[in-house]
Amino acid sequence: MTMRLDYLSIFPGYFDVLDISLLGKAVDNGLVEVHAHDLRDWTHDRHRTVDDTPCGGGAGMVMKPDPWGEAFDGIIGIEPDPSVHVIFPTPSGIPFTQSAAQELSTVERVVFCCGRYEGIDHRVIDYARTMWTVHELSLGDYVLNGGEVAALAITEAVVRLIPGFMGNPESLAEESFSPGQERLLEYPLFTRPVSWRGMDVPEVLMSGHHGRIAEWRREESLLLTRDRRPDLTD
Ligand SMILES: O=C(OCc1ccccc1)c1cn[nH]c1
Repeated sequence: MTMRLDYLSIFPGYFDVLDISLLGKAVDNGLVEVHAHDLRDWTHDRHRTVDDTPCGGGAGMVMKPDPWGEAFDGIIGIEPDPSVHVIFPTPSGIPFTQSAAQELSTVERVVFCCGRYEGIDHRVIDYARTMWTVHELSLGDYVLNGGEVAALAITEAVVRLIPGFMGNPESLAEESFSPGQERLLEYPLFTRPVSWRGMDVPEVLMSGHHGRIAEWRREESLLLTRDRRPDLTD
């Protein structure tokens, strides 16, 4: 199946990058189809206005609902379709996780709505929820200037999981946060040269003793996880 990805943004140029590297390959071999749209194409005034002051006062600007509604009509359609997944990256979203990426990798159509300014008029999200399957997703507890970078991160996490995308799918199975893996952080990795700037690869990894290697790796993962992410060890 081919996944169709649409991006709605006042900076559609952010998504030119999707034509290169791994994602570019996925586009070339027809696994994904990417369409970036300029929200301003659905404005009608001379200044192509997409924002206005917040009702109730407060600092900053809010994205007007009208351009979003017309863009939705043009890009997605006016009939409800729960098979379309609409993503709003936002600091107030639910945390985006590998399992969410896993689920989204089986979806045929995803539309990213990239907010700017202080955010999008809430009625846009409410309307979208009456029409499609909506996800308000957060990448973490920090604020970006807009949803574009978050949309790229979510895209990469999702597209790499599409069956047939990655050369060696077994490398996916072993990753942290992969299904079946306990939620442990990745152990330290090494490759040649065995000695580099006075630092040697841990001997156990050169022993060829797979039992001991597995044991060392598990121990390293446990230590690292306990130290950096005690929340994962619950
Ligand atoms: O900044 C983010 O999204 C862009 C955004 C959207 C709406 C209003 C302000 C900023 C973000 C941070 N973590 N996850 C997402």
